[in-house]
Amino acid sequence: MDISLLLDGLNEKQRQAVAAPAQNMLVLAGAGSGKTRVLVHRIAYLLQVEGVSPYELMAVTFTNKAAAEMRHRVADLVGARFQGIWLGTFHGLAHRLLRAHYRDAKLPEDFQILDSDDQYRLVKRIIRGMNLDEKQWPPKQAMWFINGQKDEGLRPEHIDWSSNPIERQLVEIYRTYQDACERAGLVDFAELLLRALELLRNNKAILEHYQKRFRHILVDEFQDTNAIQYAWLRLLAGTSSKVMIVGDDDQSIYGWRGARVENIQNFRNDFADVDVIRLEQNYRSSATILRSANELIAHNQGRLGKNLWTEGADGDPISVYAAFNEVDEARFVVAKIRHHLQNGAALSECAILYRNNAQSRVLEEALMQEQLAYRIYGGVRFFERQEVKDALAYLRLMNNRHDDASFERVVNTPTRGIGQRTLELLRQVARERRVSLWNGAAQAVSEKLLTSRAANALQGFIQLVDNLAAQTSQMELADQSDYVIRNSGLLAMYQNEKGEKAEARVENLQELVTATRQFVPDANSEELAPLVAFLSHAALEAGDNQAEADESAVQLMTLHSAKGLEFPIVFLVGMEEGMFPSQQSAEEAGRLEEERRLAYVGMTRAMRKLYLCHAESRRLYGKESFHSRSRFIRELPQDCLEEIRLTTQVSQPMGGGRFSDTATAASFDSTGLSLGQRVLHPKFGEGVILQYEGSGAQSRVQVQFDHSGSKWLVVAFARLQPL
Ligand SMILES: Nc1ncnc2c1ncn2[C@@H]1O[C@H](COP(=O)(O)OP(=O)(O)OP(=O)(O)O)[C@@H](O)[C@H]1O
Ligand SMILES: [Mg+2]
Repeated sequence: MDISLLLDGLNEKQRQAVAAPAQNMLVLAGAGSGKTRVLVHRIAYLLQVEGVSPYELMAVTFTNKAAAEMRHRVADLVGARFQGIWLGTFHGLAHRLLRAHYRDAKLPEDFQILDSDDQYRLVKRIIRGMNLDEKQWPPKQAMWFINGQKDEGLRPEHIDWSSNPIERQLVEIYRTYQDACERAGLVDFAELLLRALELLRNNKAILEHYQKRFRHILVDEFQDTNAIQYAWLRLLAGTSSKVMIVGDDDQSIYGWRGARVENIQNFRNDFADVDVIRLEQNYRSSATILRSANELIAHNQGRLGKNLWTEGADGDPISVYAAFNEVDEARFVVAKIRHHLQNGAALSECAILYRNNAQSRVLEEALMQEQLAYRIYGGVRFFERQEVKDALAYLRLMNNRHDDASFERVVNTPTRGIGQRTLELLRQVARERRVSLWNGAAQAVSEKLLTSRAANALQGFIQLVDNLAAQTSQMELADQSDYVIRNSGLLAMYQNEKGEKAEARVENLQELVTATRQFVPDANSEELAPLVAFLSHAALEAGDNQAEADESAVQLMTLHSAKGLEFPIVFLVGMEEGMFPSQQSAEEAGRLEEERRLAYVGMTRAMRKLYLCHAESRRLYGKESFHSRSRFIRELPQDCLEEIRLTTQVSQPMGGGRFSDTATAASFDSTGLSLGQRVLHPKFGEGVILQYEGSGAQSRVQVQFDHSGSKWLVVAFARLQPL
């Protein structure tokens, strides 16, 4: 094949990296400068030009999605010739090694992978089995301890606990857990990496085989590797493999999970004769977007430093929209997507990025209402999330005791001592008598078909559901769901868990209450009881509307999962102090810088058009809060930004058409105020009116104050003086 095809679409620096002789290389470059492209072309070059066999190549990326994408791109360049390459995530490749050498890794042939939910349950059982108090030794913490040790490459016998009795106990839990995994042939995620490392360390023959085999190892997104992944790489590379790593210290966003950006520096010291290549031309974003992102990240200290430029045109300014609240924000996003569709954009060219998974719900609903297909990456749709389904199951059961699926889902959630055997018996009773599980349970209890322990537990459950139904029958839907989440034990159960995932679950439960509060039945379900209407709404949403794999759809994802991707049109939502940067990170310099890198990652996903949205009030996790606009917006060059304001007066809050791109001076009847007018407020000083909504005593205005930010004020109370 023609080499020029491999090198044509590359600049001088990129070509140098792609066509370099066999050597260790570090490609250190900012977002959108073609790092991944270089990596892909390098693979193709090695295969096509250097005659390296696919069998001699290993390529590592960060997510399964990125791996699939890379495989696709290599295939585009070299066709079927790439088959046989070891290409995947660190976890995926470690798994492959362990499967190939299960005996030497001392694993049974059919070893199973324990996902983090399974791992949690096992750790919990271990703690109970050791007769420890779960309150004192929360399983989630023990699990984090175990995984943290494994990530550092440590087994129980390596840990020095002599000065710390708490650690001593945790090490004991780790040891017991490890024994249980060994006996059952189970491997958790952290174990995959550690086990594979030990396999190579302890088996000289295997190690030498792979060291010889992999003449080239290539790693994308290197800034997010952790200690054990780095150790793995060093071992596997040995002294003869050539390693190419590509990365960007400004995009290191997994420090909270043990990633070590210092690995970039370590690489230069630990590997021989590393050639450092810097790419500085950005091909992804408009000059405006790029300049803004550069200026944002310049606020961080201690960067390796780089200078990104583009030949591209300035393009559109970055639009900043100050939403009234999160619903308004979602409506704005959807309206803008519609606008871009009308101008010829495809749905899949639009991406909405947010800080936390729980933020997706309002966006999902707005998209759904407008019947725009969407897809969520790296997360489960709101109404399909485990904890949300748990809560819905209680509500369903209260509404209909004979809903067997819901019964099964929560009869032992939270755990109340109803085991598989009891459940099996109930199923049998229900089957034979052709009754629901609920009735079967009641009958089994009254006919004493169960052990007294199981009967008591079941009786307790039946009473719980009856009580929840009775106690909430007069309540409004939102209070009802709030009551159920609290009193079913679900909230407490998730609160007692530790870790990111558990926190997210608690947040999602609270978010469910918000969803019920905002719920307005559509015309088809107006007649129904609110609970029933809501439950069907949730069921429909869960089942439908997620775009088919090949259907064009708006892309929704967290900023973390957007790493490495690019989209023509990007919306960053929730750009508020306290949301992004999050409250905790704003107080700690190190974490704040990681948040800023995350914002940098988000902005640099955009090719043509970037929107930054923030809401002045936001109802999230069940409570309403007021936030000022994120410092990350304030840190951008103001001449690259354009504020979006409304023109029209509407009487319905949140009605369509509230916004448009320019402010005009339409006057509001009776208030004497008009859009664009300058006003004086006794406390906030001078400002200009941006938006107006409502009427009469309800009317409110949004004022951008010169020195106090923008605020929504009720006209009747605000004592605004026209200037
Ligand atoms: N020399 C080039 N000519 C034209 N387009 C290019 C060139 N190099 C890269 N691109 C394009 O620029 C975009 C960004 O490239 P790529 O995704 O490889 O960047 P990256 O450095 O990996 O970004 P990130 O840091 O976000 O992972 C892609 O659309 C890519 O095809
Ligand atoms: Mg990349």
